[in-house]
Amino acid sequence: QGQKSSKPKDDGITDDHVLMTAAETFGAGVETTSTTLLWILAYLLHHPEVQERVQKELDEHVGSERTVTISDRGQLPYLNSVINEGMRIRPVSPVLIPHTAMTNSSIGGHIVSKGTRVLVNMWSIHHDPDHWDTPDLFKPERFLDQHGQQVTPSSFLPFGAGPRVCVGKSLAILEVFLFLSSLLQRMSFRVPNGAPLPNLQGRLGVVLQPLGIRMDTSAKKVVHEVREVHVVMQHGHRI
Ligand code: HEM
Repeated sequence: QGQKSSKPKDDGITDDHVLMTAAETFGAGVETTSTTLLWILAYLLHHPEVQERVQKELDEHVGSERTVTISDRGQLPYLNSVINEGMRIRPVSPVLIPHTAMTNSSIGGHIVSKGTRVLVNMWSIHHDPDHWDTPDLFKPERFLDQHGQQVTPSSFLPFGAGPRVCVGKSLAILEVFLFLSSLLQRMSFRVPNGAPLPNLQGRLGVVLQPLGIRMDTSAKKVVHEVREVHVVMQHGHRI
């Protein structure tokens, strides 16, 4: 901080660089990952049959005696497809970080001169009917081939692409996988009696967030007692 921080050390890196890099990592890494999870849970409340199929896959390949690990990912194609479909249908960054053309270039026949500010519309890429069948429907199986193996269409770009692709991509994929699989291994989620299904329209702030989710969770494997947890999520705040 202060005067000392702006003085470069031998390698040219100042304390400000270190501070801002740490702050950016948290800023870009926390809200994105947690909101992605919220969207997936919102869609699972709308599609209990999808939740059951994920739990069946987890039961078959992991069971309930041990925790899910990263090495289980390859055995859980349907779960991975649910994550992908959640990120496709509700990308937390529907418009990517602004970029600037470094050279004179063109996109789809349109001239883009050096210095032009370019905004990539990820929402439209993820909802383009030329690339996605019924793009407004939540269909995890679109990420599976006829043998149940995972496929990744080229127009699926939740982390952007190219030199400025999300630097946290690999970490984020593992985080969402571990959180979602661990939750669904132990718990089921449903809308509380009489409560409405979550609104799927969302609100665009720093990221695209669900408007509010009311859900009940219950232990999936009931051994001695049913422990119910009532969770209300409003505008990203968990109560
Ligand atoms: C599901 C979670 C996440 C999603 C959907 C996501 C998505 C994105 C997107 C779309 C971009 C912009 C790419 C572009 O403009 O071309 C981006 C950039 C970035 N992300 Fe993520 N991100 C996630 C998690 C994370 C995590 C966990 C971290 C760090 C630990 C992180 C750090 C960053 C940084 C630093 C940038 C700027 C990269 C640059 O401009 O070179 N993100 N992310």
